[in-house]
Amino acid sequence: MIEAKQLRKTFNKGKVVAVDEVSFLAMDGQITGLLGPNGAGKTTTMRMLYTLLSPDSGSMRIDGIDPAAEPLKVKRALGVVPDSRGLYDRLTARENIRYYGKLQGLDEARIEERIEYFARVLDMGGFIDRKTDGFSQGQRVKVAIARALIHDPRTVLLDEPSNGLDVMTTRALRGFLNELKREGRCVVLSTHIMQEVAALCDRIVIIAKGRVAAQGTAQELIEQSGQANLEDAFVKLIGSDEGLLA
Ligand SMILES: Nc1ncnc2c1ncn2[C@@H]1O[C@H](COP(=O)(O)OP(=O)(O)OP(=O)(O)O)[C@@H](O)[C@H]1O
Repeated sequence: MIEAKQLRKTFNKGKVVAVDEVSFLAMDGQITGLLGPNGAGKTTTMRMLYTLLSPDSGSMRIDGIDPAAEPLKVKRALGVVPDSRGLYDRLTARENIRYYGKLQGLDEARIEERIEYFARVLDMGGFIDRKTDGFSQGQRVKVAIARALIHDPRTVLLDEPSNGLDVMTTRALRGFLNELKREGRCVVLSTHIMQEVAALCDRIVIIAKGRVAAQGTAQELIEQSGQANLEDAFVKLIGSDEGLLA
């Protein structure tokens, strides 16, 4: 479970307020979506959760652990698929994943077992032993996911996971995220695509201009906004449709 309380992050000596008093809960066994237009503060929020950035103020707990106090413990509890997929291009997909397994302290037998698992469920058999230089977006995302989840973390953060993916790969990714949910994991993803949250997310946290504009289930958001459907609810709640429509 993730608890974020009044997180705030500014840049450029306080001139850019990227995240302003953001609070939300993301539960185990659910997919929570951070939805907002470009520049809303989603990536900055995610980066604070996975300890790449420290908040100016506010607090968070991941399975009760404070990342500021115990960053290494949090890193072990989390699987992170960041916005830049950053693979080592001179290594094969398998070697990229194996390297992360070693960083997580897994033994070789366990690493190979996990790689075989991901090659099967993410359909990577055709390219697992190819160098990642020249990989398509979809292939890169699959390697990034396998790498992030090699140590079987309970909480999974994905920043814009379906960016650049075609329809078939997006569908496969959704199936995989639903499987993580069924296993009882806490899955949090950020996106600016409302169809994505409508199809996948149990709870939606709408972020606009660094603040939480609304949060709840799709049905609750529709009721809060007094609109007839989710799309109109989003537009009403953030006060604009700029950057939101895919
Ligand atoms: N390192 C930084 N230095 C200065 N400004 C930053 C930095 N990182 C983020 N920002 C600013 O903070 C705001 C929020 O950015 P962020 O990347 O969190 O948004 P986002 O919701 O993830 O957007 P997108 O959908 O475009 O990725 C933006 O105005 C951005 O320019």
